[in-house]
Amino acid sequence: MILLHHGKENIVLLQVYTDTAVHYLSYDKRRYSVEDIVDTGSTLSCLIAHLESKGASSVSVCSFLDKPARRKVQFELVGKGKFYRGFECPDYFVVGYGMDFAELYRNLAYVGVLKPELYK
Ligand SMILES: O=P(O)(O)OC[C@H]1O[C@H](OP(=O)(O)OP(=O)(O)O)[C@H](O)[C@@H]1O
Repeated sequence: MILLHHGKENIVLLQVYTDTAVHYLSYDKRRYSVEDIVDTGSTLSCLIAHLESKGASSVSVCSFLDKPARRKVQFELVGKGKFYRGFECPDYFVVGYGMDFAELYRNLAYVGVLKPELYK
């Protein structure tokens, strides 16, 4: 669970759920998905459908990176949900900051670009 300060004095309690290895925050019936990267969009599309089926009145997404060049599935947010993205990522294989290649490089404290010869 995390505490989020809201306004000057009010504190809103948000619960952190882990559901099929995807993390999201919940407040009332609003859901906030927290992602490291949106790539093809299929993970997010499934998660949004799942949260909507569970009765979410809105689903917002916060992603550190967004790689629109690789999008295959166009996802639709629920209700008044919003899409917050940190940075648009070019079509490179990026690692670090929690993002991995075969479970490697996840712990890098920076975002690195993998040499194509490592995965091609
Ligand atoms: O838009 P998509 O093409 O669905 O890709 C995005 C997903 O891929 C990554 O997870 P991954 O499946 O690599 O697992 P991980 O969280 O264990 O790294 C990332 O964390 C997103 O959840």
